[in-house]
Amino acid sequence: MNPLLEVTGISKRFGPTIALENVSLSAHAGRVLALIGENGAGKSTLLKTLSGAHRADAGTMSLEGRPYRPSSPIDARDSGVAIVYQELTLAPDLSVEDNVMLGRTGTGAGTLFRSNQRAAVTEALHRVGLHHVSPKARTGDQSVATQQLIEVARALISDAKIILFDEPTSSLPAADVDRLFQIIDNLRSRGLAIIYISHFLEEVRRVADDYAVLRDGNSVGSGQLASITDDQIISLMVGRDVDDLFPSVPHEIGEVRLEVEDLGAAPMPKDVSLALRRGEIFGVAGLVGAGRTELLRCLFALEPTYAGHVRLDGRRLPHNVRGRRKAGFGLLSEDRKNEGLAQNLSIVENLAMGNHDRYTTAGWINLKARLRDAREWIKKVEIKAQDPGQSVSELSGGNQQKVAIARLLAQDAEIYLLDEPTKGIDVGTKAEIYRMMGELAADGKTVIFVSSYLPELLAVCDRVGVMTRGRLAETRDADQWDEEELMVAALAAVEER
Ligand SMILES: Nc1ncnc2c1ncn2[C@@H]1O[C@H](COP(=O)(O)OP(=O)(O)OP(=O)(O)O)[C@@H](O)[C@H]1O
Repeated sequence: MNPLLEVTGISKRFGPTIALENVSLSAHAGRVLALIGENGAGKSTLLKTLSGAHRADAGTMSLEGRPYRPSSPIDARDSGVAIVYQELTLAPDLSVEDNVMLGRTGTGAGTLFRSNQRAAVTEALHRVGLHHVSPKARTGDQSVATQQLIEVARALISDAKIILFDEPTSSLPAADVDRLFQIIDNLRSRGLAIIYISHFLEEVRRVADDYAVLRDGNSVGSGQLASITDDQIISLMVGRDVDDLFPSVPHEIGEVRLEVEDLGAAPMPKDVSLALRRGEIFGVAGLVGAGRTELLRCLFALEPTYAGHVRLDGRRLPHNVRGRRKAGFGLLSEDRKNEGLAQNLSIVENLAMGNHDRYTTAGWINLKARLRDAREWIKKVEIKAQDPGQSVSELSGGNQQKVAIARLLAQDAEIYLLDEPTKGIDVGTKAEIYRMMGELAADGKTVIFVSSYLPELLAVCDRVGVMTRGRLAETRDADQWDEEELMVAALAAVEER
């Protein structure tokens, strides 16, 4: 069968960075193609080129056998190629209907008459399972998952033949991930082609038929998923065998260091008590909205609490961020775009932030030391960048996350509060982060590890607790849980409602 979309020899540079080099791939009607690769391999750049946000420097594309060279995202959409980003691009204050119709109100063959518009929007919403969402509702009031499906509805109303998904599940609760997969199954059975970026091989196996692997901007392999093993995919991505996806570093658990007593904040957490030990990695599972992020933010004193105390080594800590920092608390925020990193500053400047004392003597900044340390971190966590002076905004999503992690590790804390540290990170680097967490524990640090990816919680943590509706419902040693039990525990209180 002829491919619906064919890409041949595409190259794209950003200044000195070669993001794509001679990349070829094809997408077929009625099939889902998974686009796989390490952080910075060029996946998003390729999707942006297909969707008209970037212009390729070289190479050709064809859609249904005809030359395809979109001049803008709207042009691409008019040709039948739509993209759904991980970060939502809808206008929150507009109605659902206005967002679905965005960019389609001009004149031309695809224009819908106003009178037909409502019916068409309603039909598109139904096709993505949003029967309960009114076209007149305010978009910003909808959940992240619903907004993502509104983006899919927007693609459908413009008669998309191909929908591109850039890591669509990274901000979704598990139940919504399932729903998204069903919608994708449905789109495939209606003959659309889907291209899907994911860092989760389990997801790729569930949702995709074919794969294409990029490494350092080059196509290094493609074919049907049924004919390749996970290990083979990983070696294609990384360029070598990765023996252990969950490396564990032996660490000894010592005396109680962090004590949390009946911590309460509005609306959450509620009555959380904890005693964590030196050298312990404590995992926190739970659904999105269960209060895990709020717990970490209260422990770091970023949010006001109405009850409870936090003690470190028996000493009660004041409830303010400075005090927590001074006591040795370090937080990796889940929201790295708004809270984690200064997007327009360089990697060096971001890494030095929070460590000013180390580089300042009598008001002078030791630029040499700053640069030397930055180089070391870039190497250690394998940040893919042109040089340490490059602006963080120019890095791929996963590499930005690595800068945020390196900055926290550089702070040399005692209590590490990590909120989804591996979100958007490729499998090889995930393994490296698990190893570093193990090393922190071996060094006597205490780590709280919030994650929605259960395999990593079970493999890396000493104990895992489950949060439901703001409460820490149940805690067990990690080897006393399996994934299903964790899911059941996370869902239990929700079903009680
Ligand atoms: N606007 C830009 N300016 C400069 N360099 C860029 C820009 N956009 C991307 N790059 C570079 O192009 C390369 C590929 O980035 P891209 O975002 O496509 O990677 P990716 O495979 O999607 O990574 P991730 O899994 O981390 O999202 C990276 O080296 C990145 O730093």
